Amino acid sequence: MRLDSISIANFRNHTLLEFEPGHSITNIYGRNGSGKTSILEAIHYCALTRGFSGNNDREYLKFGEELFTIRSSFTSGQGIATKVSITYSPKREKRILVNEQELQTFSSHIGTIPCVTFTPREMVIINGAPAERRRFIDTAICQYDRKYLSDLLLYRRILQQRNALLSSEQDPRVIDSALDVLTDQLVAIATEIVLVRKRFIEHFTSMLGGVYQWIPEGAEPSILYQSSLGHHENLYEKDKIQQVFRERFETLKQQELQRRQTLAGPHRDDLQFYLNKREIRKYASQGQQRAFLVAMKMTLQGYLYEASGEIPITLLDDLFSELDEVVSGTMVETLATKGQVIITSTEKKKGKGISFFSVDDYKSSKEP
Ligand SMILES: Nc1ncnc2c1ncn2[C@@H]1O[C@H](COP(=O)(O)OP(=O)(O)OP(=O)(O)O)[C@@H](O)[C@H]1O
Repeated sequence: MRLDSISIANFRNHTLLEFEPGHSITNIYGRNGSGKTSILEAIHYCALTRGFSGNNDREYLKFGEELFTIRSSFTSGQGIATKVSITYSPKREKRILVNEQELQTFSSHIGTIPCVTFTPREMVIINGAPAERRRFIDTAICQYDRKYLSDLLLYRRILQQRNALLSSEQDPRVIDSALDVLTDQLVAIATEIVLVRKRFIEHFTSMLGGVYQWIPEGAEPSILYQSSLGHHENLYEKDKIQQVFRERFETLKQQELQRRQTLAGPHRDDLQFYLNKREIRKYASQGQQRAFLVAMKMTLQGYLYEASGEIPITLLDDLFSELDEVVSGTMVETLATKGQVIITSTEKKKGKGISFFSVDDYKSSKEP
């Protein structure tokens, strides 16, 4: 997939900006706060219907303005053009048009434009809360598996209903029978989600081992899917997973009624990352943790290509200031042989075949 052009208006600090990246590496450079990350955020919006920092739409609207717009065109590996147009105003909320057709559900667009980001703030995937790792795995799978995305949405709905029931003040007998029904529904969908995640991690980890070889360490990476089912890592049969889930909910029933929330399921699962069988969060250096994240993202690029047949667009936000030259140099070379890479930095990057875009020059050329 390739971004041909993007035009953004009233988006973060940009009043109006037009950007046409090259086909391989493009370096967006400019001073701190000039709006480099904002351009990547806008591209991410077009691919995944939201920015990558997890902010609300409203926070992307330029201060004092009423509406932001993003218009972009992409070309797939097979030459098919996709135009994405997004508008947001607090009054009318967000609207997304793909090839002039308004999307009824934003989720239907996920996967059309595969995209992988590398940003320093994503270190939280390694050392932050479990929700960050769940977000990583879910965003990855949703980009090539539509059923998984709809299962996730359905799971969230059932979970909300189940939590509402657990907190309700109804007659305990009414709660009890309704709980059985919701638990059955939850178990069925939770099993699907856990299975897809486990299969993803299994294949992803084997690919990660290959990618990891260029990191000058010779270390062996591994990832463990830590399920709230307990020690059943090697369980892959649907019936057995369902059975373990049911038993778990049976055991947890009194606790769930007391705490008024669902205490098992994929919404509580986590990933553990290891280097040479030692948990990264506890034992690896900052540099090793960063290199691990980079290797994971590079693996994801290859994984999404394999799964979707489309090379993802890669967005690198100022990562190099924090990586040593061997890792960052190899990474850009490797990624650029595979597709379009857009990198931000404060200094103009050195290297062959790079296209450049200076945010500062662009802005001063547009000022009256
Ligand atoms: N809603 C908004 N309206 C106007 N300006 C905003 C809004 N949100 C953020 N900004 C400002 O936009 C500017 C650009 O931010 P951005 O993160 O894109 O810069 P950057 O060039 O990537 O900076 P750095 O090199 O420091 O990472 C910042 O000064 C930020 O404070």
